[in-house]
Amino acid sequence: MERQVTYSTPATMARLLHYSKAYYLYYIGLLLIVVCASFVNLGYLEAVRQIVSGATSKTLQPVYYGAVLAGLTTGLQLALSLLQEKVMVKLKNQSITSMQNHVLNELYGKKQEELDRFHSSDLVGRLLNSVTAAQTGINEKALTLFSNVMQVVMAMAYFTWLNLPLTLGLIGFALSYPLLAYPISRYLRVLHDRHGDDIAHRDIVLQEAVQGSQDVKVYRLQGYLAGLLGKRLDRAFARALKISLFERGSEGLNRLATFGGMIFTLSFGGYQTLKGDLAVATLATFVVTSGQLTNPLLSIAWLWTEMIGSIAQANRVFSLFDLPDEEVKEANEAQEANEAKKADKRTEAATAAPEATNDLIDTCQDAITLKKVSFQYRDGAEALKDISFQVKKGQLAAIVGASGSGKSTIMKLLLRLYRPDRGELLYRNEAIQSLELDHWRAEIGYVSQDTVLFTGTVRENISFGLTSAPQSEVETAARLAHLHDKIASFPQGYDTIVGERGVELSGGEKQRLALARAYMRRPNLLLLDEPTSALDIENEEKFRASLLELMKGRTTIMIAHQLDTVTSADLIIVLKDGRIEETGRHEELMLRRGHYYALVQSQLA
Ligand SMILES: Nc1ncnc2c1ncn2[C@@H]1O[C@H](COP(=O)(O)OP(=O)(O)OP(=O)(O)O)[C@@H](O)[C@H]1O
Repeated sequence: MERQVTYSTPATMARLLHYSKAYYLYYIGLLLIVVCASFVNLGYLEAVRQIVSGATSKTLQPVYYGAVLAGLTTGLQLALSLLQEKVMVKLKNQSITSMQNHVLNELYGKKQEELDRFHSSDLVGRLLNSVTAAQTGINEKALTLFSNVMQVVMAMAYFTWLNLPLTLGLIGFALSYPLLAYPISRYLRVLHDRHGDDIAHRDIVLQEAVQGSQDVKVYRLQGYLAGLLGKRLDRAFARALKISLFERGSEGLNRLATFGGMIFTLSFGGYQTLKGDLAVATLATFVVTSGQLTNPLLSIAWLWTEMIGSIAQANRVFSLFDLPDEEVKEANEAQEANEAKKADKRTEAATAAPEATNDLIDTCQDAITLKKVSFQYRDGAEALKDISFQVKKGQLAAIVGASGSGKSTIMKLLLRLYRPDRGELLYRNEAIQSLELDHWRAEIGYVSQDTVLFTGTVRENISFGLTSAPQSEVETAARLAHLHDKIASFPQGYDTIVGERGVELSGGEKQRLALARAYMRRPNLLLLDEPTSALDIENEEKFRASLLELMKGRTTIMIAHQLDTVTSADLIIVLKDGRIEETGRHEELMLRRGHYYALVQSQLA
């Protein structure tokens, strides 16, 4: 699993702030509320002073005045805190949802080979937990931090007005805490980063345990999984314990500073009172309310250690943003390659007779052409070597070969999930890398081995993003896929909810639904990945009938394991160990008695 890049704390903070600038009106509102609340808070301090001074001078008026002031302060504080909560909840909801959408869109734009390095549960964890923690950090914790700073400023001004030496002493004690806690907070940042990885490792086991629950039952893997989970939990627990101990240690230092400040106020203040330099009421105000200065000062340091946790989570999100993008650079490079190729062609045509090329390849305008394509997965062996073939408009090409021979890899290159290391993939004589990615994918109808049903209605699953498609079109697509009667038999018809939380469709029905989806988009190209491998005879017949309908006038490239499905193909490409072993039609290949013949024989046996 991927270990993330660690950015410095200020750099991550700056990015979080930059990202959050869209919510500046909320922040301004919250800051105003916090400033008002800090000012209003002074009411308590003054109320205490008035009451004690009334008590010591035996006059009632300051006592009444103090009581009214305390009541008013409480009312105003409550109103301000309700307002703050309301704005904060709105901010939290909007910022978390928007950041999650942003992360998802970022992920869709990243190179597939980069995404392959993450476990899906790690990505989901970053999307759900890390985004929430990062946003909570920047919204709630940063605001509380600011609120504390404001309280410190206000209380400092008030206490300085009452007595400067006592105030300075109090501040000195309070500041000793952040100074002592600083090295702890640096170490905590490292621990939080590692704990994030621990949690991701734990979630991977949990996700696989849930996803593979049937296999777990059948193979009685409960004990094995419990052991594995236990190990991951132990590691996460050990680190969490370390974090807690350091945080509690940090709290201990906090208490030491608070207690020291209290002793100082009593002893130095008492001494000044004895000397007659300090009124009893002022000393009492200091003793009772010094927390209004020291507590926020101490929580600033404490909150900072908490913010470190959020920053570590933000780091996990930003390291996804910084993965290489798939489109822009590739498009530019390929564009240049195309231009260069066109220029070369013009020169060739003007000067010399064309060189002999692979006899499969011509310059047919509507063809898909692969020219000497090679590809190697990161950390893997070369999966494709010098692959060349051409599929003309309207033709059906079938890719066959043993498991691991490279069939799916060709599909992935055609879908532009990966780019070839060498060679070219051309569509209408243009490198597909040079085409706008969205336009290229809009040309394609893709049916994969596993059709995913998204939780939603059947209609939504067929129209699949084409939200304005009329019902008649959805129905036509469903009829083509031989699904209409089945859907009509559901009490809710096309409004039936399917997917994990609704009606389950059989494997064959899902495959046909994928054909209906492809039909809705009227693609020029069909890419099919082993669509009939999991179907029973009835479903396979329906699937083939639907497919024949869908293929009319379209260029189709299909991966096939069952060789009886490819007998009518215009071109069969036989792969072996990443190379093309043979190409031709079924009859030719059978006569040649080569690798294809051997594959057919092995299936008949
Ligand atoms: N993401 C990946 N990372 C590294 N190697 C990979 C990856 N995907 C596939 N391979 C390797 O590339 C080679 C070709 O795999 P590919 O999936 O294209 O074969 P295939 O013919 O489609 O196999 P199957 O019929 O079993 O699906 C195999 O050796 C495989 O192990």
